[in-house]
Amino acid sequence: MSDATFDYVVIGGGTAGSLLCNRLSADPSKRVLLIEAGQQDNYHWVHIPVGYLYCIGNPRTDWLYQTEPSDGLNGRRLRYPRGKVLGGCSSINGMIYMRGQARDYDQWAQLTGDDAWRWDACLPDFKAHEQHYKLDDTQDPAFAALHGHKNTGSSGEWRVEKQRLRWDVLDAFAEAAQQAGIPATGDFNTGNNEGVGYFEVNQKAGWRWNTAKAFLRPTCTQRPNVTLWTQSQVSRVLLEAQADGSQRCVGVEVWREGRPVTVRAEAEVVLSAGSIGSPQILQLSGIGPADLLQRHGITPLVNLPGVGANLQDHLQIRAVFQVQGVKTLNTLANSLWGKALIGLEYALKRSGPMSMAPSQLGAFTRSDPAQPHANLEYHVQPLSLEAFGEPLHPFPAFTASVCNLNPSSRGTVHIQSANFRDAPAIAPNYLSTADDRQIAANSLRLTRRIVEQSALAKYRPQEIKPGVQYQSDEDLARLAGDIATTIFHPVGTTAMGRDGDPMAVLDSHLRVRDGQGGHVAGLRVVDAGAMPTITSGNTNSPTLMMAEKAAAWIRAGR
Ligand SMILES: Cc1cc2nc3c(=O)[nH]c(=O)nc-3n(C[C@H](O)[C@H](O)[C@H](O)COP(=O)(O)OP(=O)(O)OC[C@H]3O[C@@H](n4cnc5c(N)ncnc54)[C@H](O)[C@@H]3O)c2cc1C
Repeated sequence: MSDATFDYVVIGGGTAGSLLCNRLSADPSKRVLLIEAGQQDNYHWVHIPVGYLYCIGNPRTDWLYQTEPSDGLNGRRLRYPRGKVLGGCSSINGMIYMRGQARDYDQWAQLTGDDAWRWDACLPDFKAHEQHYKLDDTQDPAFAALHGHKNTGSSGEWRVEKQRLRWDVLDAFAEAAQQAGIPATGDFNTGNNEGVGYFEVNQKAGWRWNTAKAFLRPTCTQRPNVTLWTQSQVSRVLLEAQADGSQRCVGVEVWREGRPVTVRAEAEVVLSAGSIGSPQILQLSGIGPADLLQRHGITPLVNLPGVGANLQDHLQIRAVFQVQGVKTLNTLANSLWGKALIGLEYALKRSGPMSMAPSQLGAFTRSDPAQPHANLEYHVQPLSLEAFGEPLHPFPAFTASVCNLNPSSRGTVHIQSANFRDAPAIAPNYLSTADDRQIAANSLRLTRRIVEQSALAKYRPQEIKPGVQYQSDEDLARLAGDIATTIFHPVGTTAMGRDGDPMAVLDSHLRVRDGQGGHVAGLRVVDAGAMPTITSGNTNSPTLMMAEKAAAWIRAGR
């Protein structure tokens, strides 16, 4: 017996789930239920940009996961934040707007055998919801063609703005990067993001712009056909064997106010619980690697070895440089006077460090000239600390964090018990390939080369981490393991792929495969986990693009 019936049930009110709820409920004849485990996003630190510092590691907004110890990180575990709040990770993330590189999507088309994933076919889905500040007053036809909403301006829901502050030390880094051969760029979102410049951000007038504001309020909340359940955790999806032996997903079991409730979905269940939550729910439901499920006493209904495999993430290697004669956040935020000024600037102008995305300056470049594409991303910050959650250093410094955009290391997300309340084991296996270790060493060398340029000389940068005494490839790769951490981009754990690929969890329309050449009717996964390979950049807006595409397929029943 079910407690309620809907047409669509969307699990997870995060990045993908918020957009899907909006698009699926645009048809007033369809009843849509959106289920979110976290609370509403009515928490001040979600909205003040610098609040990510207080949302990460906070049970109000974070699932508080940790990774398994990683050999590549010299045995360290990492905190692994995931948004547990309406808006999901878009409520706690770094707000950087980044599409990635055209070749990422062309590769997806190749891996899935479906041209719908080519860059030129994805561009309309990026544009469908983008609202770019550069198109507010002017109509630059070339820019509008790349960024405009259906080429008639920029009227989507996903606001993209210029940052509201700059720093001398970051301007000097940008100039040094150019002296080291990285060209300046004013737009990272053309399909080729090689270059250095300030990132654009998902903010509106100095406030964070998360997907709950963009896609749920006010549109969805005013639609009578939308039901939103927060603080409700899905424990499993429900499968029913059909007369022909195939499986159909007919609903979900969800825990509300301490008791299980069964909900029926007449059309589809869409899993958008993210790259950790979605494989966990599939495994708990009997969909995943048969041996893993059996180990935890779960009857395998669909043997899909790829569920929870193929975990990819960007590992940021955080080199720190002490500087002299220039302002950084360390010195400002470490004095009472400085803190007061910061507060005042935000209160009066919605600018200054409280409006700050964690990383302001970005660069995309190659770890060595033989690389065919930009394979590194820099996030440069006018601050430094020992680790996230710890205080800023007491001396002026900047951090030049660099990550390998296309790592070959692969990890896993596996349940540790049949209890849905137990966190899964997250093992990213960072730096587990020779290639990734070599790129780590080369990227630290490149960081040094940029910092040695004359544009930064006036601030006398001095390498604090990893330390100039380390020079060999082996030392640098090992030290990278000491100073690196996640940049929060797990993807790939429910990857789409071609027919016949035994590790493909989804077909190219994101329908869950049945392990026998068909698919489980009524069940898709639409979130960052569906990416077969990680994009060459930050992963939030690519996830929205995927959700935009999937919504059209779901509505068309394709
Ligand atoms: C700290 C941080 C910084 C980042 N910075 C950036 C950045 O600057 N730019 C960028 O592009 N990307 C960034 N990212 C990555 C980006 O935000 C994510 O890739 C993207 O939000 C993933 O979207 P999603 O829909 O897959 O998952 P999520 O947004 O994580 O949504 C999943 C939702 O499902 C809910 N859920 C999970 N399990 C259940 C369950 N069992 N029942 C009910 N609900 C459930 C979760 O609570 C969550 O709300 C960052 C991420 C983090 C964490």
